[in-house]
Amino acid sequence: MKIFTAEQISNCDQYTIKNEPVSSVHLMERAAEACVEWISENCNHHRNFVVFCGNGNNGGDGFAIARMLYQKGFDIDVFTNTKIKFSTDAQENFRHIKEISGITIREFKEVLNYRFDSRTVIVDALFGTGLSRSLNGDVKDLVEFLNQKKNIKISIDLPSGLLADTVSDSDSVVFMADYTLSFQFWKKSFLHAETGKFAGKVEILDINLSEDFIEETETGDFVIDDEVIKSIFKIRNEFSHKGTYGKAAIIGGSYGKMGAVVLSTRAVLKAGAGLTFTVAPKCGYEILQTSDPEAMFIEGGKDYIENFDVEETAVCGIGPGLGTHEKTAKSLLNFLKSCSKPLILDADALNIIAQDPANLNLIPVKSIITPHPKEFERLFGKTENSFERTELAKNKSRELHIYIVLKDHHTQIITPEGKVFYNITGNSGLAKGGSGDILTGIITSFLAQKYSEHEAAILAVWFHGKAAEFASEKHSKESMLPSDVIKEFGNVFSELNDKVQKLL
Ligand SMILES: NC(=O)C1=CN([C@@H]2O[C@H](COP(=O)(O)OP(=O)(O)OC[C@H]3O[C@@H](n4cnc5c(N)ncnc54)[C@H](O)[C@@H]3O)[C@@H](O)[C@H]2O)[C@@H](O)CC1
Ligand SMILES: [K+]
Repeated sequence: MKIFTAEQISNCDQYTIKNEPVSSVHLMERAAEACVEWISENCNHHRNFVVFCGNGNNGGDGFAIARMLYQKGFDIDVFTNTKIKFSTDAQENFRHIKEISGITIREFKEVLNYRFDSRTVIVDALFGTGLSRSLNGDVKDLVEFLNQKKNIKISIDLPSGLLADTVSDSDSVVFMADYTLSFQFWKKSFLHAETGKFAGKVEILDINLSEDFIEETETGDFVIDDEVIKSIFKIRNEFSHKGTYGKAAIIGGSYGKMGAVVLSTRAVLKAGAGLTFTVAPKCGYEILQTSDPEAMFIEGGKDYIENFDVEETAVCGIGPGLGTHEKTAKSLLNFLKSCSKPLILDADALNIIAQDPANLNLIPVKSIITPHPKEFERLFGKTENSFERTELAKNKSRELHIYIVLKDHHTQIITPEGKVFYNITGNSGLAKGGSGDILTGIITSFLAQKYSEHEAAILAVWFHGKAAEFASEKHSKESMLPSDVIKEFGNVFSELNDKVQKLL
């Protein structure tokens, strides 16, 4: 799914209005209907809603939602500011709601005397994509006041105070939503840590904006949705042999960090590679042969790796548990100098490279590197916030012609063309040592199976998150282990096969 800026979204609204054609107030009706349908389906314990409406079209949505919820039998109160001029469509919906005697309309300042029942849901329709600056004055006080309430909070389109495309000043006040019902598109600010925390759980509601506009309008930012995944995943060919699915090698491990290669190798195996090797120090021989008997062991040193050479045709994932021993570092850098095929570089491989900025140029083009924010910082330097980090990653991907998998809650895959793909699978159960080793294994496995670098990185990140979702259902986010995530790979493949299977 394409991610558009607030300006592009507004253009998309206007294009839809002109070309569908549909009146703008009717489009607002459609948006409100989508919200009301979601609320009716999902809200089983609450009958009272208090809706806060601004003066623009987001407020117009709020008035329409209030009216429709009332017609469905919910108890509704509305707060607004009648002293400021409404937009045309908000005015029209304000007029409708005034005619309903069962809905009381109050001024914002009356909120201080309002009795919030614990079962009342607060709906925020103050500002949406039209917000151009931080909240101030009365509306800022109102949002601060509402944020202190323990009630469930739903934002319409965007939490008020949040900008769609960028980070606000750190002292800005933003409505703290439990749920955000957003129209048609993911907004970039939902996907970054500093801003996404205000949106709670995001639901994207289809309001049938123009497909032609969406198709024709260029963007560099995407969300990895089902369509992206379906276009990448290939069903396993029945007329195949182990050679069809490639050779993969995990290179890593050192004394005390052998678990990382065990997990990484197991992930390669369970993600479907044809032949799997592990290059690890001798001290890991028994551990690896016992834990992952399907993989072949290649001795790369005694207590740490000194030799990175594996079969020419194997796809190499380097770094899990590798350590940064001086001799390991030296031989990794020598290996990089002589290597021209794309590699997957993670963890200590990145820490070794980060020791000297000149090493960055040794990374073979089209390689996939998988830094977490700290590793990214060591490699490329500090940034003010995660939006700037993504921009820096775009520059570096272009400059070095590599793929950067920037690991985060919404991991981003940044391509050498400067495109950014945001992942929306996964959960905080992955915030544990070992999760990254698994991801390296999956990417290595998919690349060995002849997915392109672009495809392997996107599919693997999505796949890893999906497996984590299955694992957390069984074990909880707290208790699930990276090895539980690997055990769910089979379920993820079943889901993938179901998605692309031609049904009779
Ligand atoms: N026809 C359309 O264009 C549709 C728009 N929709 C809704 O319309 C919203 C966008 O509406 P608008 O463009 O009217 O904008 P908003 O309703 O987000 O409000 C912006 C209004 O507030 C003012 N403003 C901006 N920042 C402010 C601040 N910090 N303090 C005080 N006032 C401020 C602006 O001058 C403008 O009048 C979307 O988020 C969505 O909810 C939906 O109804 C779908 C269809
Ligand atoms: K809002």
